[in-house]
Amino acid sequence: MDLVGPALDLLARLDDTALDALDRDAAAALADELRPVVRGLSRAYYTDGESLVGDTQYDRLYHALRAVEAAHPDLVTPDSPTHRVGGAPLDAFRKVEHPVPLLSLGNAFDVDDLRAWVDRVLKGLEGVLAEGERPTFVAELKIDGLALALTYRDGVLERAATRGNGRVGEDVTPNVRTVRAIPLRLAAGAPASVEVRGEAYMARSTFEALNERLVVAGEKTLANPRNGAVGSLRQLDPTVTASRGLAFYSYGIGPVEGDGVPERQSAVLDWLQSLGIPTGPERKTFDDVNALAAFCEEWAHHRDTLDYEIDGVVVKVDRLDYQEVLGFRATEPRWAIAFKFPAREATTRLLDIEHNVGRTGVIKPLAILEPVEVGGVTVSKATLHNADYITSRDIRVGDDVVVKRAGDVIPAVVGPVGAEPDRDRAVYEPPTVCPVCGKPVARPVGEVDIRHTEGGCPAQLKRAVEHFVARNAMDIDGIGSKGAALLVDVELIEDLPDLYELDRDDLLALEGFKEKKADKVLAGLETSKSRPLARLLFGLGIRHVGETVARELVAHHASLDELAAASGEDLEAIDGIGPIVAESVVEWFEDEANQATVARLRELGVNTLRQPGERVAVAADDSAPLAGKTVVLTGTFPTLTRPQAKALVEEAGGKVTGSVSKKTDLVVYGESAGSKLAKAEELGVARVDEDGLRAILDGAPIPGDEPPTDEIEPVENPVAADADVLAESTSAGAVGSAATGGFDMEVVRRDAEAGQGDLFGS
Ligand SMILES: NC(=O)c1ccc[n+]([C@@H]2O[C@H](COP(=O)([O-])OP(=O)(O)OC[C@H]3O[C@@H](n4cnc5c(N)ncnc54)[C@H](O)[C@@H]3O)[C@@H](O)[C@H]2O)c1
Repeated sequence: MDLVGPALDLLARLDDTALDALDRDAAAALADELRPVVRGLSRAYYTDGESLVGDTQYDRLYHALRAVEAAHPDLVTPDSPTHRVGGAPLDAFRKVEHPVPLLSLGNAFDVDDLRAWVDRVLKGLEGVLAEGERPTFVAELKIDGLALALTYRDGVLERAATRGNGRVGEDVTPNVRTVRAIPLRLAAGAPASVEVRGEAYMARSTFEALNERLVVAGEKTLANPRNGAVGSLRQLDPTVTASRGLAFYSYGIGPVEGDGVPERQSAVLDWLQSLGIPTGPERKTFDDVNALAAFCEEWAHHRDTLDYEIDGVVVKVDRLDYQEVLGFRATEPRWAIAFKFPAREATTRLLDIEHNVGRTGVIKPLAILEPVEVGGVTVSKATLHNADYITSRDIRVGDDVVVKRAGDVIPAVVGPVGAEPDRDRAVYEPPTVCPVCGKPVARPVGEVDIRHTEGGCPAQLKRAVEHFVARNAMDIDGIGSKGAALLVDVELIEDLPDLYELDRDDLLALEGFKEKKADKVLAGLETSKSRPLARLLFGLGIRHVGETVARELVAHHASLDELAAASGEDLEAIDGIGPIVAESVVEWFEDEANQATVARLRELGVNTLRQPGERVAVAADDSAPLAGKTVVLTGTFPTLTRPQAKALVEEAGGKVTGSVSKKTDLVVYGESAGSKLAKAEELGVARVDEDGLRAILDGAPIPGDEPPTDEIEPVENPVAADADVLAESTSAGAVGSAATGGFDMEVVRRDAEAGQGDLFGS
């Protein structure tokens, strides 16, 4: 039965449905529609580890059913999925009855839900709490894997079972014995018998490596680490489980025989740890609700810093006797709640595959999607990476696909949802000509991308201009992607140096250009002529020459001419420059058209020399711009992804940490920067936005670190042009300007360049 179609259809309709206002007949009809869909999605999720829709999408359907049932209790059926936990155990495994059921958790989707839960806890403990007593809560990360119950008798692992439907699970002992993280024997001091509960999961790095192996072997890849964990544990052959490198962490205990069990959840975890069982490292106790809420929100933003997937924070009442007082409702304890993060995957329809031309002539496939909300952002376009990616996942136009948007990473299509091997939709055919200019394109041997075999594509030129004027390159204000496209379309620009021959009349003739803007562009062009050489080199858009490589090349070559004269061997002698980069640079300078470009730029007054004092130090030595500095990143940056920003800081000798304290030297903020920026202000820590960071990388001092003015020698200050950028960007309230509305296009565009610059990990 197709579940995804009806699920997406229901989701679209739920938008307009006020659930509590439905009359009984409408409610009954809706419940009849929702029930099989929720049941089917839940079966796929628990039994096969397969998410046919995103968690948020599932939660909306589930909660709609719950709301309908709450409004009309007579509609509740005994088999309603709202009254069940997990999925039925598979017949392939021996069934295990859990002596004490493994339950589900209630959800809090925001801080208000969390506070409401805390209020319910306080109410439930009325008469138990002493006068003025605040209960302590322990917050633990909610790792996304699958629940296991491990029974140790006399300290020896006797049995391992999955949660199953909560009451009956599957015996997976032979498989679990192969998981190194799970001890076969507990340390001294173990009680006569204890049931250890926890989550088996697959680390992100293990998952990525496994998928790479599966691609090489021509096998189906796994959708996500959770899918990897479920699939690996429920193998009939334990040697397969053994090869999968699963991990485990415990979050609690079931029945115990014997003494020594502590009286608090936090102490139970310490105790388990002392017995040799791994427990979650990031847990913390709180008696202040604001601090608890801040912890939950903090992790929602930091989940990408971990090597495992978390989908929330579980908050529990710390004292076990209080837990007992609070007890359970239906399928969940009253003493715990899961603060859920927005899901990062959603299912939607792939409407079309378009192709984007990048500045180096790469043609990237781009998914056009039925708009869908993923983690609070509407995504209508997503990257499909390259032809191999599409083919290996057999993604076809018309499929229902999973879209992933993780942290700062570009939205990507993960693959088609469900197994539909017989579908008759057309198989993807990579283009043989450029979709913009019609010139031939081909895939060079040994490369994954399709690219232009000859230059002269207007789309490529637009991207080249856009890249050249970008703030991390020549930083020419007022042009941007729209301006670049206009200038190419009206044929004012056929090559980069043409930019410097634009006059006021040319610009005024362009749509949207008034005098003020034209003058700004002309002033920006003039200023850009004296940019540091590394920026020009990066701006030229040579394949594989990202910002870092450009700085390294300039560190060893004092001018573009010197660089042009360098052989591949000379270049490879530079630390960090490999044969691919060296060959790309040599090839670029050998090309006559490029030589003409360089010559013209020089004639037009653009600096092609390394400037005295130009900050080119790449190795994180003491002279690196951020050597020894502790930097905190917060918010969304206009052009950099979080990993890119981190890489830049680290290359400049800085260390990136997660929270702001007096020891922090610099906070780099973007849009929607929250409490960290406020804290930095409070502590008087230096703050800059992305432009400010770039200025520092170019050699400007960290605000507050400036030497007294009389110590600055003009010659030693090569980035005078950036000083105003820095001043502007550090003024109060100047926050990055990337609008969320433009998000999907903007990030996709960045991806089109991915793999061509060092920052993107090529
Ligand atoms: N995408 C889909 O199609 C689909 C289908 C079904 C369920 N789901 C998702 O699953 C959720 C419900 O599933 P559930 O009942 O398995 O999980 P839950 O969200 O109710 O949480 C309970 C589980 O959390 C895990 N857990 C991780 N860390 C923990 C900790 N520190 N303390 C206690 N438990 C911890 C345990 O495995 C436990 O069994 C839904 O909210 C939904 O998002 C998705």
